[in-house]
Amino acid sequence: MRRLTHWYRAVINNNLTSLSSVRGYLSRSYSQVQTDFSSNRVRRTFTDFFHELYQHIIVPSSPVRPRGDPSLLFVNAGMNQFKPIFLGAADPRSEMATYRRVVNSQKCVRAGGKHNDLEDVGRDVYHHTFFEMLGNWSFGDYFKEEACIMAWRLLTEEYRIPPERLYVSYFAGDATSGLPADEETRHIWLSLGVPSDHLLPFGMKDNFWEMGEIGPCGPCTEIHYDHIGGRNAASLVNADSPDVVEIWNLVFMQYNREADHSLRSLPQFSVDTGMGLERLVTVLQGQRSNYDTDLFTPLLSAIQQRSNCPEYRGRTGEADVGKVDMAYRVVADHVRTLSVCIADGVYPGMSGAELVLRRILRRAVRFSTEVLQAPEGALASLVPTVAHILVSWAIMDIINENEAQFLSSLKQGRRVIDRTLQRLENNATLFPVPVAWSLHRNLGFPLDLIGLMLEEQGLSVDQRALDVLAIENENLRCQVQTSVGDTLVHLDLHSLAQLQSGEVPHTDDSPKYHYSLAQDGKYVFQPCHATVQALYCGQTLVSEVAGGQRCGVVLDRTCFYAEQGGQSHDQVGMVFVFPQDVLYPVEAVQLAGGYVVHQVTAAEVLRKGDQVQLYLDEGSLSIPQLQEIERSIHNIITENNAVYMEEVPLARAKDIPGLRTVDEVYPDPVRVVSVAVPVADLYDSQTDRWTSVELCCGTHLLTTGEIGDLVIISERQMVKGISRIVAVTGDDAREAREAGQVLTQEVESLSARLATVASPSLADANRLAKEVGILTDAVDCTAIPQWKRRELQTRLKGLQRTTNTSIRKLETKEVSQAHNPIVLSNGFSALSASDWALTVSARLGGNAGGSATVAKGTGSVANLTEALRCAEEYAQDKTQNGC
Ligand SMILES: Nc1ncnc2c1ncn2[C@@H]1O[C@H](COP(=O)(O)OP(=O)(O)OP(=O)(O)O)[C@@H](O)[C@H]1O
Repeated sequence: MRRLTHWYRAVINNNLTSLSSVRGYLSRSYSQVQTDFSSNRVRRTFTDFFHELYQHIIVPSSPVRPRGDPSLLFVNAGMNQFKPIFLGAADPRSEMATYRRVVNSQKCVRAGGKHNDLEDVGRDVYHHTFFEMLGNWSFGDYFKEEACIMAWRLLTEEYRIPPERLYVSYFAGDATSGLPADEETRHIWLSLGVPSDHLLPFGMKDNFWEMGEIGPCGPCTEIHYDHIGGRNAASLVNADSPDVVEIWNLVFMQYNREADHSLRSLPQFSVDTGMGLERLVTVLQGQRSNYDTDLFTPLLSAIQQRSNCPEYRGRTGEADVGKVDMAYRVVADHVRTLSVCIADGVYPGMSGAELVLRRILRRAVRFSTEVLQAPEGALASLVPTVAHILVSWAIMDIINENEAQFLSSLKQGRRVIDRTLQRLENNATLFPVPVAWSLHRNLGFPLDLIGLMLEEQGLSVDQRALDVLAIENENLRCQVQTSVGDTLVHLDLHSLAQLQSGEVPHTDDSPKYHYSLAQDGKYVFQPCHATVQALYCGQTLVSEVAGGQRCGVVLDRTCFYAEQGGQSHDQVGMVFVFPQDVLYPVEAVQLAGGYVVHQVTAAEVLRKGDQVQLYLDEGSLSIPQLQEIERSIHNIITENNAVYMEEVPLARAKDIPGLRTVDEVYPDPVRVVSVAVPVADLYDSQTDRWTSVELCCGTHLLTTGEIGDLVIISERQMVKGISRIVAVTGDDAREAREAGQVLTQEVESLSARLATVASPSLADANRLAKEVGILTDAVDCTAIPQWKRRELQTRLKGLQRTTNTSIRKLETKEVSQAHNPIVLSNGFSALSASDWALTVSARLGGNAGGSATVAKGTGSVANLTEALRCAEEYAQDKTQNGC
């Protein structure tokens, strides 16, 4: 992917050069920069520096959609993909487990969750929702001294940044946590020549990095750059000044934050650094704003050509009258984020990362059409400029479709705002909260966008009241969504080290492939016998767990598929059974450091050494049963029955036949709630009654018709024969139905595509498998009718198996071809694709890699004819002279 990124950036930059000459847009200093530090060269210099001088392995950027990390909406730092290493959870069979020194440029999105810079985007000139983070890592290899030396050498010698413009912060210590100041780092910087008045101590907030509530952490040291120079700017460090900006953060992981909040020394120390490419390019191209570098100027120019407003002038704050320049920045930033996210499989949608992307799209549409006066379609038309080689009509279609959907809401909302404004007093400064909330809730306006639109009119809205409404709304959502991710049992690195030192063998998960296709088209899975090797509560190894306790179970072998390789873990219906037939429904299956962890809530005491049998259970509610439940509830809604409520003496209430009670002390008199049948009629056991009657002091609807609609969105077997279902009603039910339809269409179009690719290449098969994985995630996580989810999951599982099988076959074929080179008709061996690509790319100043049969290369395509000629020459030479 990184190669692809280089390649498309190379193409973009070539286009820019021609654009600049035709339109005379770019200034002289830019062409000067092209020969000095183009963004491409800056990125390349970084990776080459660590790779060539310090033997770091170059690792490609991971996609912005995090896999297997429910704590993240988007990848927001270079370290995300290496988290398993920091947690000691890397699969020992994986390449990752061998990493000691690594360098990369990671695509990051900070627009939601813990890291959210959305508010700053457009207002300032150095925060983006999407940016690239350059980073180098040491996993138990070098530490503070080497990391500082490398960073200083790169900045001052390779990039030739004047040292006097740099300021360095270090950890000042924290008495409450019992942490001393990081004097070691201070001395290292002094020895490198950083003057003491450029070395600044800061506390926990700025200079102590933590992965989360628990996990690896440690002091950090940050490098800041003064854009002005010729002064001492120490007081502006960490002061939100656009003139003195943090460029690089070096984190030294030496502690682990334990569950009791104490700090424990890590078994091995690591280094994790991150430097924003956009900010570095700004420094190196002698600019003050990221938007004035070659990463943005062509995009701003493209925006101007499509809009009806003066060119971008880089103004901020009060000087930016009409917020035109801010709109330019927002649109440029957001279209980059949209393009990258969509290319990585995050589409605008209704929850989680998808919802964030939808919000970003809507902000961009609003600024593009209302402030920049650009026509409909302008936004998507910028995509080719963002990433020429990734031009995808699919991306443009999605943006266009979302834009069309939102434009009518935008117009409607604009009318609502205008009408409300007319009704407000002349000197009013507050916009009514209910109207703002209805814009958000009913027309899909992001709350921050409403704030911005009102700000332009000199008004504001009670943000706290809106936040309260949003939280209430979110809580409601959460209640109906079973969030497995929040409750997972994670193996931390201490637990893993403990397992390894206790010589518990890694889980044999080969039985996961023991399945066959029966004649009725259903998959048949073989049951698997296993022994409990280890048990976890939270992160603590225990020898037994009591009934009702949630725990992690490590077995010697398993037939359950753990989340990996683009496929999510097997879903509900996986069950452990004791010989005594006690069921342990498995809620999630995860892979950590070669161990498969089954998350279960123990039905009875479970002990290390217990024998269990595992099988994929088909015993939950069937799809027709789920549909039947929904149908009978719809009938009740349609009948619009009255709901009767009456207080009656407790003893009398107990005479009601079929009354539902729970194990609770009820007051006397007690409140009886009955649907459709008046309370007085309930005592008659002859009444043919089938509706609900219960003791309840809660508030209720007065008629069943007010429910409007109902969709069951999840269902879980609690014990054999009893399932718990969760449903949504009203508008949420309608949305769930719509989301179900959209996902069905996507699954259908994907299976149609799979069916049409007769003999896919390995790359095709991998891509399709990835798409199946992404779609599976969406089907698992989106609120849709549960029966539909089950249908789609079954179809996707079939698709996943098809793609996995073809990948396995193609890989085997590739390996055998690599060992038995094809013999050409002239008697010579076939060319190695990777050698061929390397030769051509080297001539074009790029790099290449791949296998004997498939390879990809990068390079500057200044002269495509020359590139083709070089490729042909090589081939001719090889076939004429033999390989
Ligand atoms: N939103 C962003 N846009 C562009 N670059 C960023 C952004 N956030 C961080 N960076 C870059 O990534 C580097 C490492 O990230 P880190 O999390 O340490 O930044 P940060 O402390 O959040 O930065 P800031 O305080 O300036 O927002 C920063 O030094 C900066 O160069």
